[in-house]
Formats: sequence, C-alpha cells, structure tokens
Amino acid sequence: MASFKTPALKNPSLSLSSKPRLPSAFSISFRDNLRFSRSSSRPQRRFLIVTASAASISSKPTVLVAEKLGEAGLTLLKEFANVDCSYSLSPEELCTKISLCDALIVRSGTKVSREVFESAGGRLKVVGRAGVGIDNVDLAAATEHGCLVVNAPTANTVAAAEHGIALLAAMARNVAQADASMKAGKWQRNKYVGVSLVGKTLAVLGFGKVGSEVARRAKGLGMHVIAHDPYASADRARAIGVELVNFEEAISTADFISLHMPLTAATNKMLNDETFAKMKKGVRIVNVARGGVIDEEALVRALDAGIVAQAALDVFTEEPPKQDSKLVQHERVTVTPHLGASTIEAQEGVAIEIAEAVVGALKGELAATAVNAPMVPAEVLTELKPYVELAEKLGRLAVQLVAGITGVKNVKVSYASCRAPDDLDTRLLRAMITKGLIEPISSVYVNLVNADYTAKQRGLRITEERIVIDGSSECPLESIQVQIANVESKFASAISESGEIKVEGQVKDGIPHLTKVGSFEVDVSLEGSIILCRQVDQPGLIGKVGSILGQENVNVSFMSVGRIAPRKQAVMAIGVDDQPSKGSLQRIGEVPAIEEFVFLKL
Ligand SMILES: NC(=O)c1ccc[n+]([C@@H]2O[C@H](COP(=O)([O-])OP(=O)(O)OC[C@H]3O[C@@H](n4cnc5c(N)ncnc54)[C@H](O)[C@@H]3O)[C@@H](O)[C@H]2O)c1
Ligand SMILES: O=C(O)[C@H](O)COP(=O)(O)O
Repeated sequence: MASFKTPALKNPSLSLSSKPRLPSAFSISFRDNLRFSRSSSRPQRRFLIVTASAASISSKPTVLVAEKLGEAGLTLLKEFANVDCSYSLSPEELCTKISLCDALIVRSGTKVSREVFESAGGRLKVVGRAGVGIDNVDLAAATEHGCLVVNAPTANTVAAAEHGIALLAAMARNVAQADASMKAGKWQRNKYVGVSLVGKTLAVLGFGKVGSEVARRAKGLGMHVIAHDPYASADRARAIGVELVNFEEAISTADFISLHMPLTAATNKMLNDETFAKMKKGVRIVNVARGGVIDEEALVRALDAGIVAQAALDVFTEEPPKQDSKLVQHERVTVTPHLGASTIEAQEGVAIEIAEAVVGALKGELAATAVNAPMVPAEVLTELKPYVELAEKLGRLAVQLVAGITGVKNVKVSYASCRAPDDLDTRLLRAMITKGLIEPISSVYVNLVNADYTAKQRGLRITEERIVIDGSSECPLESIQVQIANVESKFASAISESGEIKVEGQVKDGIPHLTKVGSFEVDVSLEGSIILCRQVDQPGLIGKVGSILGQENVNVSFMSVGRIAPRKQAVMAIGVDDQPSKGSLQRIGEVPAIEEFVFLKL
C-alpha cells in the first residue's frame, strides 16, 4: 500500500454535525490546533470539546432556574450562561418560557412534563435536577426530544440519611408530639413514654446511597439492621454489617422500617394493605424517600388498626399534602415538609454539583451524572475520545456510500480489541455510529441521549460484534468496522466479498484513519472530506489527480492507494481540506484510468 501525506494548512473548526443548527449537549466537535513541532512537520492535533451550542454561535446560553438554588451554584452558572431565576412558575408559564432556554434546573417541586419538552421547540438541551429523585421529570419525553437529564446524586445523601435518623429517633421518643403538647401548656410525662432503639430490628428498604448511610448510623445506635434491595451489592452490605434479606422477611421481622428506594412503577405503593398485613404488630415506619412508595390511605388504615404504631414522613404523594390530610393530622404521625435534603451544607453541595453538570453538558461534555444516557466514567471517556470521532465518521462515510438512502436497515459494527468484551463499553461508540449513519440522511438530530431511540424509530437495526485479538490491552480498540447489508453502493468497490458496504478505521497517533474500503486497504486520516477513486494502478495517476485539485487550490491532506497487486485494480483515497468544485470532480472522473469515484463529506 502506497501512501503519502501533506500537512493540512488550515485550522478549521469542524463540527461533526453538518447541519446548520446549534450543536446539542452531545454534539462533540473537534477543533484542530495545528502546531508544527521542531522535530517534525507533522501537525500536532489537540482535541477539544467545543463549547456550547448557543455559546459558540451567538451569545451565552440561557439557563432557567425554576427553584431555589444555592448561591455557589448560581455563581458557577453565571460565569457561563445567562441565568433566569424564576421561582414558582405555573406549568403554563414554564411551558411559555422554556422555548427561550437551553437548560432548566429544578428541584422536586417542578413537574417537567412532556408538554415542557414539546414546548421547548428543540432548544432545551439539558434538564438539571438539583437533587436525586427524578420522578418529577418525564424521562421518556426527555429522551425522545434528545434532551439530557442530569441529577446531583451525591451531595444530599448524608443530609437525607441524617434526617431519616432524626425522624427515627424523634418518632420513637414522641419529640414532636411532646413539644406541641408543652407549647399548648401541658406537661404529659406519662403520655409520651417512648420506645428504645437499641437492640431493635431496623429494615432498610432500598440499600443505596441514603439507605446504606442510614444503616451505618443505625448500627451505631445499637440496632440490628437488615436490608432489602434487589440490586444491592452483598459486599457493601457485609462491609457495613447488614444482612440482605428478601422483601417478605424484611417487612415481617422489622420493628422499624426505613424507606430509601426511588419511586418507580415497581415501587409505587409498595407498602399497601396487603404488605401492612404482613408486618409485625406495632411496627414503626420512616419515609424520607418518596410519598408514592406508600399507599397513604392504606397507611392510615394500618395506623388505625394498630398494625403500624407510628410513622414519620418527610415525603408525600401530593406535595404539599392537603391541609386536612388524615395522615398528616394523625396523632401518631410525625411530619416534615420534604426537608431531607435541606441543610445548608447539602444545598450548597447540590447547587455546585448540578451547576457543574449543566455547564458541562452545555459545553458538550459527557455528563457523569446523566440519567437518560449511558454514564461513561471520565477515564473511559478520555480514552475513547478519538474512537468516538472515528465511530461517527465511519457511520457518516458508510451511509454516504449507499445508493439511494432509504434501504439502510441492517448495520453490523465489529470492534477488534485486545480487551475482554466486558472490558470495553461500546454504548458511546454505537451512539456515535448511529449519529453518523442517520444525520446525513435526515433532519433528525442524534446524540447520545436519543441515539438508540432514533435508530429504533427508523427501523435501523445495529448489531455489534466484538473480536478479541492478541496484543496489548493498553489501547482500547484496534479497529472499528461498519457494514451495511442489503444495499447497493454508489461506489461498487466499497462492497466487500460478502456483499455488504464495508468501511473500517483505526486511530493512529490519536487521529482517526480510514483503513479499509470494501476489500481494499487504504490509509487516509479522517479529516476534511474524502475522494475515493477506483483505478487501474499505474504510474503518474496520483500526480494527475493531485494537479487537478491543486489547480483549484484544494489542499490534499492525505493520499493513499490500496491495490490488489501492482498495476491491477486499486482504490485511491484522497483527503481534501476543501470541497472541490463539480468541474474538478468531473475532470477527476474523466481521467481514463479512473473507473469510478465518489466524494464523501465527513
Ligand atoms: N427526602 C429527601 O429530601 C430526599 C433526599 C435524598 C434522596 N431522597 C430520596 O431517597 C431515595 C434514595 O436516594 P439514594 O440517593 O439513596 O438513591 P440510590 O439510587 O443510591 O438508592 C436507591 C436504592 O433503591 C434500590 N431499589 C430500587 N428498587 C427497589 C425495590 N423495588 N426494592 C428495594 N430497593 C429498591 C436501588 O437498587 C438502590 O440501591 C430516592 O427516592 C430519593 O429521591 C429523598
Ligand atoms: O430526591 C431528592 O434529592 C430529595 O427529595 C430532595 O428534593 P429537593 O431538592 O426538592 O429538596
């Protein structure tokens, strides 16, 4: 294989989206910073993730903060965006405002419904939930609209756990009731005899971040702690000294139950008439998770029947609950108005955590706290960055090789890697291949959030194959191959022996290269655009094509010829910085030795 390369002369800022629209949170762009080092004339290339949508095109992006956020978070946001703090918006007002916003930040008090995403008109790129629970955000609608949802999953964990323990102790010792009684002028020492915590069994339902912190603290109070969580790690439980048990055992043996699971379809009304009936008579329940995990009417019945001795609740199905709520007014129920996360420290932490996540997402960085997109750890992201670019460009090339654009249905992606399949997370790569495949042939904007959804909608079936090869596992991938089955190609040489359009690429020195087209090996860096020619290999041809391009001042960045045998058929891949005119392309096609050619935009 013959190949020569010339350094690119320009310094273009390439957006991977060819569409004249604002890049979204996941529109990763790469900016070339060409520097010629003393030792080599080879351009040094640095990859940047280009700054945000609106920011890179017009002024700053706009972030709507719809609920009170800590000052430190607001300061961070203001450094990057126009910040509109509009608290207490009605649903209608939110829908009206949202079309002018690139990001929205809420706590648990704002419903981010499907109507909100529909009203956004495509501008809303990220919803930041300043807290953990995302049950107030319509995730399906967000995903369909390609809107990233990020949360702040860690900053309020301790606050919630401390509040859980506070409620547990306050309930056991009737603190709230005794306080109200004294303030009413009474001194009722016999009425408010409590129960002890030490030696009692506490069942933690939902052994995640908050649940395990509650467990740790309850152990410190001398309680016997068991936990139920179908997804919890046994190692973590063992480390804290907690026994993981099934749901039935947890609820039937506990003296105290503390709830710490998210509100989902599966956990909705998890505590109901049936489950209360299985509990130990006199059980005491703490809920700092979500009101909806308890059937509140059933809880009132269980309290009245004496099954549940007491409850301490921070969260309610409807917030705020109705003033005459039987549950809130119940004498043996202690209530707080969703205060779990409300400490000065937690609110400061949450505000910073969410502001960083939102700004990062607006900058086009992949968010570590994404709720509706694969979470790719930072170190994996850094490692995969050049492969992300390679993946999108291969998808973009492959689809442009298809003759007619409607038939693309079956795409196979093969990843050749020295790493074990479990050691290579390909979700990000698959999303970028999908982006590359779909964007050139549609008006749909694809990002990591909606890639799988969009592929499914369009009936595009992407299968993935891992090929484990020998070598050092230091580099995550040797090559990526994209094949499109059951289609014809406008460049017949792109069809492999097995009948599919096939393109393959590798990352070399951090730069994505096209290394195979059909059965032909080439080597051209994936920058600018590419001309593929099939010709009969002969002297002088490279010069002829080069001079046609040179006459038009089109800079050739890379050129490579892959051939079957000397002076037999060959495929020449030419990387060009600028798009040649139709006339130049026609003249290339008229060179007698050239049998077919295609111009492909990256
Ligand atoms: N009251 C507050 O102000 C406040 C503050 C923080 C968190 N929260 C709520 O507390 C809950 C837990 O938060 P977290 O940060 O610990 O979340 P987390 O994701 O770390 O933990 C949730 C755990 O629940 C488990 N779970 C899921 N389904 C379950 C089921 N059917 N049965 C048992 N366990 C199940 C999960 O496996 C996970 O381990 C959330 O609902 C969150 O919204 C409330
Ligand atoms: O899920 C959470 O993080 C808590 O419920 C806190 O909600 P808040 O931000 O509305 O206090």
